[in-house]
Amino acid sequence: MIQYASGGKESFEGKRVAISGSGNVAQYAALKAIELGATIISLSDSKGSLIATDDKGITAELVGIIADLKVKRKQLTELANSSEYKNKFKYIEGARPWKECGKVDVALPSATQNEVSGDEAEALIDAGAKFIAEGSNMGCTQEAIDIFEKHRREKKGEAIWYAPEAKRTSSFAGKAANAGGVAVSGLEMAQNSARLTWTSEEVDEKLKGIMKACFANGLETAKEYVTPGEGEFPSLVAGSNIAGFKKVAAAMLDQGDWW
Ligand SMILES: NC(=O)C1=CN([C@@H]2O[C@H](COP(=O)(O)OP(=O)(O)OC[C@H]3O[C@@H](n4cnc5c(N)ncnc54)[C@H](OP(=O)(O)O)[C@@H]3O)[C@@H](O)[C@H]2O)C=CC1
Ligand SMILES: O=C(O)CCC(=O)C(=O)O
Repeated sequence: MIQYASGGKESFEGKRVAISGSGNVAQYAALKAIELGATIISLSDSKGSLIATDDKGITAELVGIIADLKVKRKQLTELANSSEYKNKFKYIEGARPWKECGKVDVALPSATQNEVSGDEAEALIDAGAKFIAEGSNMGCTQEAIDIFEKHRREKKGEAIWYAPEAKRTSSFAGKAANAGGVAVSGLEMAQNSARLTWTSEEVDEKLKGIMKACFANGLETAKEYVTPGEGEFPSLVAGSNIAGFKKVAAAMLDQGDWW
């Protein structure tokens, strides 16, 4: 998505990435973004948000410490109150990160449903966010989606890119963001059925292929069905929904489940 929107000039390298949540999805989103060269500027939980105050951001080591906390069902407040960490981050009780994280390039809602409101969508745009990709299921409210889509139509090549999560139409691997988890479940099922064992590197490589195909499918379907205005990015919301619908309809037809 970043490469396509920037004509191949940009990647995650050097991007400031705001993430909500600190569970499974948020932790692995953070580790992957760090691996790709990004700086993580926030994580959160149901009690509040941890905001990085230096250029290093939330490191892989800290994500590991948070993972240990979460296994013990502890809150980020433990970290925020510890003598070792309390001066390294800003902890904001009861807040989600979107209005608190300062300049941001990429936002990855990864906690729970309806976790980006219309106001927060505006705040993300004002803070410079160009890419929003949902890890959580139905992370953005309809008001937020409408704001991102309006921005896409009005700002054309300068617009924000919003990639919806995968299951808004219960599709498998047909949509632009979030499909990674269910795709890896598919890879696990394939290994089990064929009595195969792939290394994590092999799984990651296969996953990359699936995610690229998934993005290309949403993008090409958007171009095919919804003619964008002059200079406008195609709508990944429309493309992904239509591609998802087509995939499910084709599977039903193949199974004779059609009336
Ligand atoms: N993309 C994918 O492949 C997958 C997506 N998902 C979806 O992603 C989301 C997160 O899943 P996962 O990481 O597995 O879940 P976890 O339970 O591991 O983590 C959820 C995180 O979100 C926080 N949270 C939960 N409810 C709220 C709330 N109301 N307000 C603020 N923070 C909240 C939790 O805080 P606390 O620690 O305080 O409880 C926790 O940090 C869900 O929507 C899930 O359905 C899940 C699996 C795969
Ligand atoms: O584990 C999976 O198959 C995907 C899970 C998922 O995306 C979810 O629980 O929302």
